[in-house]
Amino acid sequence: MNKSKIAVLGAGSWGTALANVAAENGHTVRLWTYKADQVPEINEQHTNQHYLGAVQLNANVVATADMAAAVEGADLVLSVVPTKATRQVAQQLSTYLQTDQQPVLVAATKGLEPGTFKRVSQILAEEVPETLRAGIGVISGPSHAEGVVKHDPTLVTAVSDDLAVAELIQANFNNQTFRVYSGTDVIGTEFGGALKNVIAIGAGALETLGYDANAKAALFTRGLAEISRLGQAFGANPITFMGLAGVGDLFVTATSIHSRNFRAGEQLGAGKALNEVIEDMGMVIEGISTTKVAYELAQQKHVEMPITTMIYQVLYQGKDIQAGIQELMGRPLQKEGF
Ligand SMILES: NC(=O)c1ccc[n+]([C@@H]2O[C@H](COP(=O)([O-])OP(=O)(O)OC[C@H]3O[C@@H](n4cnc5c(N)ncnc54)[C@H](O)[C@@H]3O)[C@@H](O)[C@H]2O)c1
Ligand SMILES: O=P(O)(O)OC[C@H](O)CO
Repeated sequence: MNKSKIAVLGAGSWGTALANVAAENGHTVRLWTYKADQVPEINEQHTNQHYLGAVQLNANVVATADMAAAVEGADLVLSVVPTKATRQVAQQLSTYLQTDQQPVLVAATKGLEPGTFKRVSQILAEEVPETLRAGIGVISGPSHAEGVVKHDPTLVTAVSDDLAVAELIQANFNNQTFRVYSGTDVIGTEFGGALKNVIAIGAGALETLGYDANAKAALFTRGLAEISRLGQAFGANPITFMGLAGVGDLFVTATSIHSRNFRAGEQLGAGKALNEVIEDMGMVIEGISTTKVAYELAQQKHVEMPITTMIYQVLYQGKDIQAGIQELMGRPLQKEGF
């Protein structure tokens, strides 16, 4: 395929891993960071120690703290900063894009914006010039940065309202160890990616509390039912939750020690205070704010989400986890619904 100019905004774990995939595919890559002190390390040592340890990055990953330089002439711009920073970064991006520039914009962040309840691609659409709105896509699926940079076989999905946009993202990022599917269910893909983080926090807590596979299977299955129900209330295709952005990403996030959400849950299960968990992680734990958004959305849409509600009460109202589990187990009997 033709080689592209790709700008990646956000040089944390995931932005760096995606920049590395793009560089390995022969594209010209600019990795923007708002922390200027990361630039010499990435450009001279070809590492990003804080986020990815000693892994050697492709030498064609070029970091810069200058967003204008990063996005100049870019064919694709990926947004990979935390959800809470996305709006501000998209506003900055809008000031730097040339008026005749028509890059495809890709949301690689998984979360829902506190207060507005917006999905990440919606935030981008609201903040960038109207002419770019038709060219917005999402990349999601089970893909820890740590596995991607060491070339573990990884499958993700690229989606957009316009299949041609999804296919363009697919063609640019696909390679022998990073296989990209395409689709058009943006709502389902973004709800799946955001809400699995909530369930992963619960899975981490179960791990610490010594629960076995029965409890984890129960959490995954009924958690996925909640994710699907809320997504469908916003127009998602339920089949999406059976795919990479649904059960696939739930599985990886709720079972892997690489997951920040799972690790946060483990620490909460051990009795660590939420503010200490956040402080010590040093990386974004999206599920914490997403839990609150999901809880509020469930109330607003009258969607039954007992597990999410319990995790919300643990995180924000000091509920005891064991008491929460007992409450869930004692709920009125019902048919198995999805
Ligand atoms: N880490 C993964 O394996 C992975 C995989 C798939 C998706 N994601 C998603 O990607 C997103 C980013 O995750 P991550 O793991 O790379 O996070 P991270 O904490 O490793 O990195 C976030 C990056 O954003 C930067 N940043 C923070 N606040 C900023 C601001 N106000 N302005 C500009 N930059 C800011 C940080 O400096 C850092 O470079 C999250 O939504 C996460 O769910 C992560
Ligand atoms: O490390 P986490 O918990 O933010 O999860 C990262 C990705 O979403 C896994 O696909």
